[in-house]
Order: sequence, then C-alpha cells, then structure tokens
Amino acid sequence: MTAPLLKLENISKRFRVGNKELAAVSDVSLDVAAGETLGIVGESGCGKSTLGRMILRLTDPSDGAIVFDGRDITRLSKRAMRPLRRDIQIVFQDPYASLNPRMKVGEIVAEPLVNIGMKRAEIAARVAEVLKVVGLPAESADRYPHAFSGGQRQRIGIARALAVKPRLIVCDEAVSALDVSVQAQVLTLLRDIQRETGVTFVFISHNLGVVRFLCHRIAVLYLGRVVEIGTEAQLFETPQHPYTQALLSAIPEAGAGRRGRIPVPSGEIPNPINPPPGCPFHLRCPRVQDRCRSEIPTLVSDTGGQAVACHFPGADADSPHQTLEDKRMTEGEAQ
Ligand SMILES: Nc1ncnc2c1ncn2[C@@H]1O[C@H](COP(=O)(O)OP(=O)(O)OP(=O)(O)O)[C@@H](O)[C@H]1O
Repeated sequence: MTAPLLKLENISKRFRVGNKELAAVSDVSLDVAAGETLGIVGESGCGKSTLGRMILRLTDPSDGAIVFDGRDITRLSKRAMRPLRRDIQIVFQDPYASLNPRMKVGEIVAEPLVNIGMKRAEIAARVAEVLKVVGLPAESADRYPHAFSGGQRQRIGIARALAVKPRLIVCDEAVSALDVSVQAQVLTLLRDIQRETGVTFVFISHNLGVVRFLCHRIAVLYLGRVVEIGTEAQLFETPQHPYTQALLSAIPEAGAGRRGRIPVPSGEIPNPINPPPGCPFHLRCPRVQDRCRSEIPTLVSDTGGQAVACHFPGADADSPHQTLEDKRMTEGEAQ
C-alpha cells in the first residue's frame, strides 16, 4: 500500500475560554490517500472546521501530529510552511464572503500564482486555463464577483484553489450555501476535477447526503471525536454507531443532497467545555448502558476497515453486530 498523502496522528485542539478549556477536537487519527476524497461530517460545533484549519496549519494543534506526504508539518514555522501552502488549498463555505468584491475575478484567481512568484505571462494563461476547467468563460476574468451567482462564485473559489495545482484541497461546507440543483453541479464539477487531476479532497459538511455523492470514505465526528469511519458503502449500508444511524435516518430517500441542517437525535449536544464522562454520545443514545456513562469507547476497526467507537455497536436494532461482511454473507446465502 502506498503511504497516505495526509496523516493526522492523535490530533487534539483545546481552546482557552475564560478560565476554562474547551476541547474542540480530541484525539483524532485519520489517513487520506492520494486521489481520495475523505468526508468529515457531524453537527454544528463538533469540530469539523477546527480540524480543517489544523490541516491547513491555520490553527496549531494542542497535541498530535500532522504528516503531509511523509513529512511532519505540525511545528513548521510560517516561513517553512510557505512552499507547502501551494500543495494544500481551501475552498470556503460562503462564496459571497470569501471573494474580495473589489478585485476582478482574474486578479482573485491570479493572487495565489503571484504569491508563488509565477511570471505575468504564465499567470494569464493559467487563469484562463482554470476558468475553463471550472466552466466559466474567459471574459469572466475582467468582471467583479458581484456579477456572478452563488454557484458561479463558488466556481471562482474553486478556480482560485486549483490555480497553483495543489495536491490537497480542504472543502469546508463548500456547497452548503447553494441551492440543491447548484450543489449537484458543483459536486459534479469537483468529482470531474478529481478524475482529471488526481487531487485529494477533505470534504467537510454537516450533510451526509452531500458527502455521499463525492466521498470514498467518511468520518463521523461527534463532540470533537471520530465515532465512526468507513467507506461510503459501509457507512450507508451497515452503519454501526447509533449516531451515524440517527444522521442517516434523517436523510429522506429522495432528499439526499438537499439543503439544510440534519435533524438531530433527541437531546442537547453536550457543551465541549464540560463534556460528559464516558461516551460523548451517551446522553442522547438509545442504546445507552452503564458502561457508556463512565468509559470512553475507543475506535475499533473490523477486518473491512470500518471502525466504530461504541461499546455496543450494531447495524440496527433488528440485527445487532451485523457488519458489511455479515450482510454480504447473508445476502450470498439467500441466493
Ligand atoms: N477560536 C476559538 N475559541 C474558542 N472556541 C472555539 C474557537 N473556534 C472554535 N471553537 C469552539 O470549538 C468547537 C468546534 O467548533 P468548529 O467551528 O470547529 O465546529 P464545526 O463542526 O465546524 O461547527 P460549524 O459547522 O458550526 O462551524 C465549538 O464548540 C466552537 O465554539
């Protein structure tokens, strides 16, 4: 197996809030292979953006290591990070707020190229090239962002991220502000770009329906911890964690990919300043037992690579402990 392009090793991030500490991300370990799309999902406040910001080194982790292409970048200085900025880019959620309204589109897309010292003539050619890749006419370069729709602006953001030929793009809620039909177009564009260029994506979203379309593997985050991770098929066909199951049951069959927040399981999300002892999900869990109230479950992987952090994992109430392998065998036996 080839080494992962990105490796997060036991990453944590704690913020000081007054005289207390808030654990935004706790002990997260993830691998992302080159050319893969890893989805990170969970409700608001579960630590998705903080994780994304740490990957970009916009926020320093409190503990753990970030390894990019075999190199530990956790403690690199700003200066040492500069050449790597080209390799790791970000696309933000709000295409209205993230583009400078006083700059022409051509200048916006060119900015990262100027920063890496590319020559003027080459910049113009590259800007035209990436505008074409994202489906915008060359004339767009001379116009200002306000002349474009939300979906077109997000294409401009993607063109800007792509300009420097990055190896990894973190998409933080990149389609969440768009209408459903526009979301689908932008997701298709991202998938096509990946097929064409082999770029790796970390795709952050609160919407499991959206990540399903694009992601090869998905990590579900709850209160700063990965509670389940697996391939798209594993998570959608045999989710093992009650939280993943609750998120899935909230996606109407026909509405996968629709706009809006996931309706949540009953009960409040605990405050990360004062998290409950034991399993972070136990206050909302339909399967809670005594052990869950005192012992934090560790992430345990099955032979197929699906991993779950739950003392009592199970596919659903009728067939507890069913794994994707069990399901395949059962289906095979039935034939
Ligand atoms: N700079 C900060 N200082 C203090 N607390 C922070 C800071 N940034 C984030 N947090 C807290 O860390 C937790 C995780 O926030 P984060 O923004 O990463 O979550 P998220 O899953 O991306 O949520 P959303 O989708 O609402 O942005 C939240 O409780 C948030 O209030």
